[in-house]
Amino acid sequence: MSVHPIAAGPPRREPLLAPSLLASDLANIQATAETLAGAEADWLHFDVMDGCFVPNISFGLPILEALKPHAKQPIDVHLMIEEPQNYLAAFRDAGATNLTVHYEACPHLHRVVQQIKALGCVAGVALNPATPAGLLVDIAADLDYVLVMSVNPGFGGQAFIPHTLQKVAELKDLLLDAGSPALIGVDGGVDDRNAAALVQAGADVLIAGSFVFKASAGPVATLAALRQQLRQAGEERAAA
Ligand SMILES: O=C(CO)[C@H](O)[C@H](O)COP(=O)(O)O
Repeated sequence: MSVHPIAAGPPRREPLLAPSLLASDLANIQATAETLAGAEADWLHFDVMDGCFVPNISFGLPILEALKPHAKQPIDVHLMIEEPQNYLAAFRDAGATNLTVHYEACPHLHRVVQQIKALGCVAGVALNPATPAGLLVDIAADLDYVLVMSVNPGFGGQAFIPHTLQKVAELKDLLLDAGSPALIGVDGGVDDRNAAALVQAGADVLIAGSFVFKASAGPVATLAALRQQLRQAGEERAAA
Protein backbone atom coordinates (compact mmCIF):
# COMPACT_ATOMS: atom_id res chain seq x y z
CA MET A 1 0.00 0.00 0.00
CA SER A 2 2.70 2.51 0.91
CA VAL A 3 4.93 3.29 -2.02
CA HIS A 4 7.96 5.52 -2.06
CA PRO A 5 7.53 7.65 -5.19
CA ILE A 6 11.07 7.07 -6.34
CA ALA A 7 10.82 3.33 -5.88
CA ALA A 8 7.50 3.38 -7.66
CA GLY A 9 8.96 5.12 -10.71
CA PRO A 10 6.86 6.68 -13.46
CA PRO A 11 4.71 5.98 -15.30
CA ARG A 12 2.38 4.58 -12.65
CA ARG A 13 -0.74 2.81 -13.76
CA GLU A 14 -2.56 3.48 -10.55
CA PRO A 15 -2.55 6.91 -8.96
CA LEU A 16 -1.86 7.32 -5.25
CA LEU A 17 -4.50 8.52 -2.82
CA ALA A 18 -3.62 10.79 0.07
CA PRO A 19 -6.42 11.77 2.47
CA SER A 20 -5.80 15.21 3.94
CA LEU A 21 -6.04 15.07 7.72
CA LEU A 22 -6.96 18.75 7.90
CA ALA A 23 -10.58 17.76 7.30
CA SER A 24 -10.56 14.89 9.81
CA ASP A 25 -11.66 14.90 13.45
CA LEU A 26 -8.52 16.35 14.98
CA ALA A 27 -9.57 15.41 18.50
CA ASN A 28 -9.23 11.77 17.43
CA ILE A 29 -6.19 11.71 15.20
CA GLN A 30 -5.07 8.34 16.56
CA ALA A 31 -8.42 6.77 15.68
CA THR A 32 -8.26 8.37 12.23
CA ALA A 33 -4.80 6.95 11.60
CA GLU A 34 -5.96 3.51 12.73
CA THR A 35 -9.00 3.68 10.47
CA LEU A 36 -6.92 4.78 7.50
CA ALA A 37 -4.39 2.00 8.13
CA GLY A 38 -6.88 -0.42 6.60
CA ALA A 39 -8.20 1.94 3.96
CA GLU A 40 -7.27 2.75 0.37
CA ALA A 41 -4.83 5.44 1.45
CA ASP A 42 -1.23 5.47 0.18
CA TRP A 43 -0.04 8.54 2.07
CA LEU A 44 -1.41 10.60 4.94
CA HIS A 45 -1.39 14.26 3.92
CA PHE A 46 -0.49 16.63 6.77
CA ASP A 47 -1.02 20.37 6.21
CA VAL A 48 1.13 22.78 8.21
CA MET A 49 -0.04 26.43 8.11
CA ASP A 50 1.73 29.26 9.87
CA GLY A 51 -0.65 32.22 9.63
CA CYS A 52 1.98 34.11 7.58
CA PHE A 53 2.51 32.31 4.29
CA VAL A 54 -1.20 31.46 4.37
CA PRO A 55 -3.96 33.26 6.29
CA ASN A 56 -4.70 30.35 8.60
CA ILE A 57 -2.99 28.31 11.31
CA SER A 58 -3.43 24.54 11.44
CA PHE A 59 -1.07 22.22 13.33
CA GLY A 60 2.62 21.46 13.49
CA LEU A 61 5.35 19.41 15.11
CA PRO A 62 3.64 18.15 18.31
CA ILE A 63 0.64 16.84 16.38
CA LEU A 64 2.89 15.17 13.83
CA GLU A 65 4.80 13.49 16.67
CA ALA A 66 1.49 12.32 18.15
CA LEU A 67 0.32 10.98 14.80
CA LYS A 68 3.51 9.18 13.79
CA PRO A 69 3.31 6.06 16.04
CA HIS A 70 -0.21 5.34 14.77
CA ALA A 71 0.39 6.01 11.08
CA LYS A 72 0.84 2.99 8.86
CA GLN A 73 1.37 4.98 5.67
CA PRO A 74 4.10 7.51 4.81
CA ILE A 75 3.30 10.99 6.05
CA ASP A 76 3.22 13.63 3.34
CA VAL A 77 3.95 16.95 5.04
CA HIS A 78 2.90 20.07 3.13
CA LEU A 79 4.65 23.09 4.61
CA MET A 80 2.57 26.21 3.98
CA ILE A 81 5.02 28.26 5.97
CA GLU A 82 7.58 30.99 5.50
CA GLU A 83 11.27 30.13 5.95
CA PRO A 84 10.61 26.37 5.63
CA GLN A 85 14.34 25.65 5.49
CA ASN A 86 14.51 26.36 9.24
CA TYR A 87 12.10 23.54 10.10
CA LEU A 88 12.95 20.70 7.72
CA ALA A 89 15.02 18.61 10.12
CA ALA A 90 12.46 19.04 12.89
CA PHE A 91 9.63 17.81 10.65
CA ARG A 92 11.72 14.88 9.45
CA ASP A 93 12.49 13.96 13.06
CA ALA A 94 8.82 14.27 13.99
CA GLY A 95 7.80 11.76 11.33
CA ALA A 96 7.63 13.31 7.87
CA THR A 97 8.36 11.00 4.94
CA ASN A 98 7.74 13.63 2.27
CA LEU A 99 8.53 17.30 2.76
CA THR A 100 6.90 19.74 0.36
CA VAL A 101 7.81 23.42 0.42
CA HIS A 102 6.22 26.20 -1.58
CA TYR A 103 7.94 27.65 -4.60
CA GLU A 104 6.64 31.06 -3.48
CA ALA A 105 8.27 30.72 -0.04
CA CYS A 106 11.74 29.73 -1.25
CA PRO A 107 14.02 32.27 -2.95
CA HIS A 108 16.78 29.65 -2.72
CA LEU A 109 14.71 26.69 -3.85
CA HIS A 110 17.55 24.58 -5.19
CA ARG A 111 19.29 24.71 -1.82
CA VAL A 112 16.12 23.81 0.06
CA VAL A 113 15.42 20.84 -2.21
CA GLN A 114 18.95 19.54 -1.62
CA GLN A 115 18.43 19.99 2.13
CA ILE A 116 15.28 17.87 2.02
CA LYS A 117 17.05 15.14 0.07
CA ALA A 118 20.00 15.19 2.47
CA LEU A 119 17.52 14.52 5.27
CA GLY A 120 16.39 11.38 3.46
CA CYS A 121 12.93 12.71 2.67
CA VAL A 122 11.02 12.84 -0.59
CA ALA A 123 11.50 16.39 -1.89
CA GLY A 124 8.38 18.18 -3.07
CA VAL A 125 7.65 21.65 -4.34
CA ALA A 126 4.14 23.12 -4.30
CA LEU A 127 2.82 25.70 -6.76
CA ASN A 128 0.07 28.15 -5.90
CA PRO A 129 -2.71 28.51 -8.48
CA ALA A 130 -1.17 31.72 -9.88
CA THR A 131 2.35 30.29 -10.19
CA PRO A 132 3.08 28.94 -13.70
CA ALA A 133 4.35 25.38 -14.08
CA GLY A 134 7.13 26.64 -16.37
CA LEU A 135 8.96 28.26 -13.46
CA LEU A 136 10.11 24.79 -12.40
CA VAL A 137 12.08 24.12 -15.57
CA ASP A 138 15.52 24.62 -13.97
CA ILE A 139 14.75 22.51 -10.90
CA ALA A 140 12.55 19.80 -12.44
CA ALA A 141 15.26 17.16 -12.68
CA ASP A 142 16.01 17.52 -8.96
CA LEU A 143 12.46 17.04 -7.76
CA ASP A 144 10.73 13.92 -6.47
CA TYR A 145 7.31 15.47 -6.33
CA VAL A 146 5.41 18.54 -7.52
CA LEU A 147 2.23 19.52 -5.71
CA VAL A 148 -0.17 21.53 -7.83
CA MET A 149 -2.50 23.57 -5.65
CA SER A 150 -5.99 23.51 -7.11
CA VAL A 151 -7.22 26.01 -4.51
CA ASN A 152 -5.47 28.95 -2.91
CA PRO A 153 -3.76 27.31 0.06
CA GLY A 154 -4.87 27.94 3.61
CA PHE A 155 -8.28 26.34 3.92
CA GLY A 156 -9.97 23.04 3.28
CA GLY A 157 -13.36 22.80 1.63
CA GLN A 158 -12.76 25.25 -1.22
CA ALA A 159 -13.93 24.84 -4.80
CA PHE A 160 -11.57 23.23 -7.29
CA ILE A 161 -10.03 25.72 -9.78
CA PRO A 162 -10.68 24.24 -13.26
CA HIS A 163 -7.51 25.69 -14.84
CA THR A 164 -5.59 23.16 -12.74
CA LEU A 165 -6.27 20.49 -15.37
CA GLN A 166 -4.35 22.45 -17.98
CA LYS A 167 -1.56 23.13 -15.53
CA VAL A 168 -1.16 19.45 -14.68
CA ALA A 169 -0.88 18.64 -18.39
CA GLU A 170 1.74 21.38 -18.89
CA LEU A 171 3.68 20.15 -15.91
CA LYS A 172 3.58 16.57 -17.15
CA ASP A 173 5.16 17.69 -20.44
CA LEU A 174 7.75 19.78 -18.63
CA LEU A 175 8.77 16.86 -16.38
CA LEU A 176 8.98 14.46 -19.30
CA ASP A 177 11.12 16.93 -21.28
CA ALA A 178 13.41 17.34 -18.27
CA GLY A 179 13.69 13.58 -17.73
CA SER A 180 12.36 14.17 -14.23
CA PRO A 181 10.96 11.26 -12.20
CA ALA A 182 8.82 13.62 -10.14
CA LEU A 183 5.28 12.63 -9.34
CA ILE A 184 2.52 15.19 -9.79
CA GLY A 185 0.12 15.70 -6.88
CA VAL A 186 -3.04 17.78 -6.88
CA ASP A 187 -4.41 19.32 -3.71
CA GLY A 188 -7.63 21.21 -3.10
CA GLY A 189 -11.26 20.52 -3.95
CA VAL A 190 -10.46 17.06 -5.28
CA ASP A 191 -13.49 14.79 -5.48
CA ASP A 192 -15.14 12.14 -7.65
CA ARG A 193 -16.19 14.78 -10.21
CA ASN A 194 -12.64 15.85 -11.12
CA ALA A 195 -10.43 12.92 -10.05
CA ALA A 196 -10.54 10.93 -13.30
CA ALA A 197 -9.88 14.02 -15.42
CA LEU A 198 -6.91 14.90 -13.22
CA VAL A 199 -5.44 11.45 -13.73
CA GLN A 200 -6.00 11.70 -17.47
CA ALA A 201 -4.19 15.05 -17.41
CA GLY A 202 -1.19 13.47 -15.67
CA ALA A 203 -1.77 13.52 -11.92
CA ASP A 204 -0.08 10.72 -9.95
CA VAL A 205 -1.26 11.62 -6.45
CA LEU A 206 -4.65 12.96 -5.44
CA ILE A 207 -5.02 14.70 -2.10
CA ALA A 208 -8.56 14.91 -0.81
CA GLY A 209 -9.76 16.24 2.52
CA SER A 210 -13.40 17.30 2.69
CA PHE A 211 -14.54 14.79 0.09
CA VAL A 212 -13.09 11.92 2.14
CA PHE A 213 -13.85 12.98 5.70
CA LYS A 214 -17.16 14.82 5.31
CA ALA A 215 -18.78 12.12 3.17
CA SER A 216 -21.78 10.41 4.74
CA ALA A 217 -20.34 7.04 3.66
CA GLY A 218 -17.26 7.69 5.81
CA PRO A 219 -13.59 7.76 4.78
CA VAL A 220 -13.07 4.02 4.21
CA ALA A 221 -15.95 3.56 1.78
CA THR A 222 -15.26 6.90 0.09
CA LEU A 223 -11.61 6.06 -0.49
CA ALA A 224 -12.54 2.61 -1.79
CA ALA A 225 -14.96 4.10 -4.33
CA LEU A 226 -12.40 6.69 -5.39
CA ARG A 227 -9.75 3.99 -5.77
CA GLN A 228 -12.02 2.04 -8.06
CA GLN A 229 -12.65 5.12 -10.18
CA LEU A 230 -8.94 5.93 -10.38
CA ARG A 231 -7.92 2.40 -11.19
CA GLN A 232 -9.98 2.62 -14.34
CA ALA A 233 -8.65 6.10 -15.19
CA GLY A 234 -5.08 4.91 -14.63
CA GLU A 235 -5.57 1.94 -16.94
CA GLU A 236 -7.06 4.18 -19.61
CA ARG A 237 -4.09 6.54 -19.25
CA ALA A 238 -1.61 3.69 -19.55
CA ALA A 239 -3.37 2.38 -22.64
CA ALA A 240 -3.49 5.79 -24.38
O1 LIG B 1 -3.56 22.18 1.44
C1 LIG B 1 -4.70 22.24 1.71
C2 LIG B 1 -5.37 23.55 1.91
O2 LIG B 1 -4.42 24.54 1.79
C3 LIG B 1 -5.53 20.97 1.89
O3 LIG B 1 -4.76 19.82 1.74
C4 LIG B 1 -6.68 21.01 0.97
O4 LIG B 1 -7.51 21.99 1.46
C5 LIG B 1 -7.42 19.70 0.87
O5 LIG B 1 -8.65 19.84 1.41
P1 LIG B 1 -9.99 19.80 0.57
O6 LIG B 1 -9.97 18.49 -0.13
O7 LIG B 1 -11.02 19.93 1.61
O8 LIG B 1 -9.96 20.95 -0.40
